[in-house]
Amino acid sequence: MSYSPLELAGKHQSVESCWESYRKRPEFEGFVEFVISLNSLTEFLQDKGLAGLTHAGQSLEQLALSLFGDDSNHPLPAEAQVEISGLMARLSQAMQQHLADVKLRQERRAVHGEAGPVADAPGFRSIWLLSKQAERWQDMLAQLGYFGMKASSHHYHELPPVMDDMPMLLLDATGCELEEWQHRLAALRAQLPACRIIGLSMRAEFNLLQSSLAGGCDICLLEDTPVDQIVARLLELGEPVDLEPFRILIVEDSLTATKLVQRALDERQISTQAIQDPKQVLHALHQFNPELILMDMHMPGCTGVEATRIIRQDNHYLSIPIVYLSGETDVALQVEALRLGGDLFLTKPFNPVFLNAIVKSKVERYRALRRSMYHDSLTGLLNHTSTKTSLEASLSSMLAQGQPMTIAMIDIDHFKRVNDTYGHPMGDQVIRSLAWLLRQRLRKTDIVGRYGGEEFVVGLPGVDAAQAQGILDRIRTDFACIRHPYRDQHFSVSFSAGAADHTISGDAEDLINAADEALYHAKREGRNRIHLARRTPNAA
Ligand SMILES: Nc1nc2c(ncn2[C@@H]2O[C@H](COP(=O)(O)OP(=O)(O)OP(=O)(O)O)[C@@H](O)[C@H]2O)c(=O)[nH]1
Repeated sequence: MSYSPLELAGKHQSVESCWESYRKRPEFEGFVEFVISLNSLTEFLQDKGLAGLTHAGQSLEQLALSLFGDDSNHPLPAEAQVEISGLMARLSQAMQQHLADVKLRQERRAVHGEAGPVADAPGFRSIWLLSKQAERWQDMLAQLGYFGMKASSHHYHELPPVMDDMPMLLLDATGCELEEWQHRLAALRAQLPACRIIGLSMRAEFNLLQSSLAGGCDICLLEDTPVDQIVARLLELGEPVDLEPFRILIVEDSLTATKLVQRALDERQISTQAIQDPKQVLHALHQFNPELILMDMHMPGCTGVEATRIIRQDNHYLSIPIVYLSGETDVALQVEALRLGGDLFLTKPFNPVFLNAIVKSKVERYRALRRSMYHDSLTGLLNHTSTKTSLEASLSSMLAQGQPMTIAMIDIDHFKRVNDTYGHPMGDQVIRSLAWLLRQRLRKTDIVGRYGGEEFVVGLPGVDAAQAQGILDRIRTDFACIRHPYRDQHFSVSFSAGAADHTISGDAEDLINAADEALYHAKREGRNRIHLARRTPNAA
């Protein structure tokens, strides 16, 4: 996950100038601009995982929204303006410090020959543990290392300079009195305003948790959380955020109303398409594949409710969220509209920040629903069917470009024994850990799917069998080193894999079968190894 510091500085600058403009001409219209720019900055900070800055932006946004009102509430009273200016100053200070840190890191990288215009936001490859009892966490740090994290332990007063990635900080509360803990948290928040801070080993005491969350802790993990659950949580936090822009279809006959909606959504870089004629809606759905529809109520030739009913006749569009955005205030009509297929009714004039929040939550839920259709629930990897579809598409694209491609089948060794000895839930945890490892180690463009039980399929576009062997072998070695905790002991597990590349066949199904055959050889040869499928001498 990366972003341009210039883009961040630009968004912050826009908030500052909107506020300055409002102070000079304190009218409602100007306040709306200020809130929209602030919302855009806050969402950007959140998307990029810049935790401390997000807190500062959100406090300011909450205050601004509580004062939003309408024409009659502006100019805001002097004390409200002073309060906003105070939070603006706090945000500016944190922002300046963060941008200075980014600049310093870029200079350091330039010295090391890695100069680039892009700053790394926390992809959480680096984890710093700050603990009075670091030796207690060695096992956890080692496990994180196997999953590709650079996990290290440091003293509070001797933090190293931030080099490549913005680290995630793990703050161990063991042996800290409340006052000392709050002091340390505040100092770290000030020193590293953008980092995510996770409290470790925290007592389940209301005051401690309340002051920690208010003081800048992003997540508090309680003292009885098992190490494997901590590791799982940290790996989840390190998952890349889905940054695909939302696609919204606007069905609205008035060009002015369309422009107002687009202006509110454009600030969030939401991709919109507008149609004036509701009769074009099926065509637009097919072409644009939106993730939410904003529907006007009264349009010539067809009402929004009629258009919605027509959309819902097609099974493909049964779950797409449809939000009415209309001046209609008749509650009976609103209820009717919801009964006939709509999800929500917003009345005009709308608050742009509220509209953004609705769009965001509805689209995220829609995406989660769609993810569950294509992904395996235990591991989050592609499921059997979508793995096959993705492999077929990737292989034909690689062959068309004259590029190699390898497909590998991976199977955990003696997995029945794991279930029988440690129980099914522990078996599930082992499956999950292999899924995480594969995702951490392979590229975004690689295909990783759970094919069944303890069997995985991997597609490596642009990679031939010999290269794939090297890649898979490194993953195999690390997987075998992971110590899975069970009660007060640990156990290890290995996997075997078979791989076949495009020279065997240009058909994905054939390659999967060849890889499966090679996997069978790997098992027969003693397991914990990679076997490559060979071309039969008389094959064309
Ligand atoms: N915990 C858990 N176990 C599963 C899941 N799916 C399948 N299994 C179990 O995985 C085991 C697979 O065992 P086998 O195919 O006999 O082979 P194996 O023990 O892995 O031995 P080799 O593959 O020959 O090394 C079976 O006991 C299944 O019940 C799952 O989702 N979770």
